[in-house]
Amino acid sequence: MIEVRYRNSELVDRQSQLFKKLLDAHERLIKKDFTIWGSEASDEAKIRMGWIDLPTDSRELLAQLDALTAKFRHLNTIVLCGMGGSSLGPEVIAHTYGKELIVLDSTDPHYISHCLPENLETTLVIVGSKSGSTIETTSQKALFENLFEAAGLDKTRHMIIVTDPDSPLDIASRNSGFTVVNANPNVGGRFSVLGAFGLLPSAFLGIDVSIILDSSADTKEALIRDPYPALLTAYAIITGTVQYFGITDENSKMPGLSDWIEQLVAESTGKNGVGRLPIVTDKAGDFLPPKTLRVSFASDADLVITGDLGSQFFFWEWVTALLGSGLSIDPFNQPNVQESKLASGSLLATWGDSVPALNSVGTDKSIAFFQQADDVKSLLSVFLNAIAENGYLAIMAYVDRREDAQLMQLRNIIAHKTSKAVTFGWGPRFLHSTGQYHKGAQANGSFLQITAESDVDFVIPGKDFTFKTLIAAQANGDENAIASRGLPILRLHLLDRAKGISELLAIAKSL
Ligand SMILES: O=P(O)(O)OC[C@H]1O[C@H](O)[C@H](O)[C@@H](O)[C@@H]1O
Repeated sequence: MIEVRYRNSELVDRQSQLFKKLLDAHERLIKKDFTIWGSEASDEAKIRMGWIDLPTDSRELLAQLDALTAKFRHLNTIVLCGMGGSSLGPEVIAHTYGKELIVLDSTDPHYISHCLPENLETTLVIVGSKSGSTIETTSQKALFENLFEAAGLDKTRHMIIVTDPDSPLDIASRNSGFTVVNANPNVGGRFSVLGAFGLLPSAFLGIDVSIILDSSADTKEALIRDPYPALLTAYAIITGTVQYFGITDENSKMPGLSDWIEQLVAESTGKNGVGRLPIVTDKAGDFLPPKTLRVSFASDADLVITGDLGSQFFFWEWVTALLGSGLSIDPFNQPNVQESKLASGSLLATWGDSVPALNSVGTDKSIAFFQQADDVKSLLSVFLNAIAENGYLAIMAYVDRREDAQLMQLRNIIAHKTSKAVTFGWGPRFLHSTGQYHKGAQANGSFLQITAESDVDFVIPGKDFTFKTLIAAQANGDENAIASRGLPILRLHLLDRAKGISELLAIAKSL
């Protein structure tokens, strides 16, 4: 069950147009009225309302999950390949229940190398992709198919596919003899955690997913009886900030929930020049610009939302649908995610099988840069000083979120130095989360892109490029998409990852 405490609840005007609009959206949401978000949005909304019934509809999956986990019970190392909604949900479930799930949601060869279990004989790989055409996921699937074959193992006995019926992945996988579980096609990717995408990997970790479904169903019933907690949350996020809100997992015992919410809210609302950008911080007290609305699940904050994981999932999906109405945007599309995909696709077509020369303008110890400057410090200083008055900085790090994790310190350091909102994302993971927001919402972002050399690489079977080339094209493609909007972007390239990261942190501290 969910409880909401809002520090400024006395400011909530129940007679306001906004409050009435949210209440109206809530009542229509109960009836699955797909016209809530206007006529332009209704075609897509019509086929995206299935999430509302997942708390009960997904019970139908339970027998199938029992049968599958029994069939594959000899496999105890679980790898999940998937991006955005297809992996952020299962990842927070695994962390919350203290289970080990290897989440491959990157194309960085260093990160990939950590996701390849030593003992393939006892490994099960779950491939989750709603569309069945996401390049990261299809490439990861091809990599594992090849690895199982090379190890003399039957890949169809070590891999399970979750996808929409009739997606390219569904058709190809069934033709090759894989076990395929179809998801509900009337549920969008970021609203899918209570369906097969979230529940199947969790069931393989030995988690009793019926508990998650029960609490989400209870929360749905409670919201229907009393909409106030959801209305209050949506109202606070719309009126308590014009753009950013801080969010932290601290003390929640649900590590990764903020990342899941970041994707849900940023990708759903960040379009048409409006939106709300969740700034995920480690700790409730981490630096955010003064007066930023702070949200938490347990720590002291302006808006505290308590409740177990299943309740949080359903609650935030409901709130996001209300935010769409309150902000007058379509919460179910992601028009600008496609843009970066197309840009990287066309680079891959021209590059062939190798990354083009760096063409850097200069090098400062282990960091190469691409604009005229004496060194990285002066370049960074000028760049950060030029962040728009109420603007933000997005750090986009195309490196290894495990081995290079200390790079995340850059968020706090730069936030302190600049007093601006600073968000951190791992590439290409963030392209399926805040990536939509950066290109579609308020155009006041500045972008620090960090790429790196890689001394390992993996072939992508069936493609004429490798993962090293793919991640370079993704970074470059997104850089082009951002630059084409006239938004400031600074790229730094680490020639040596470990050294480059400590040099960069030291430079940021010295500013
Ligand atoms: O599950 P897939 O089709 O591979 O998509 C993965 C992700 O891609 C995009 O970013 C969508 O906007 C997300 O909602 C989705 O979760």
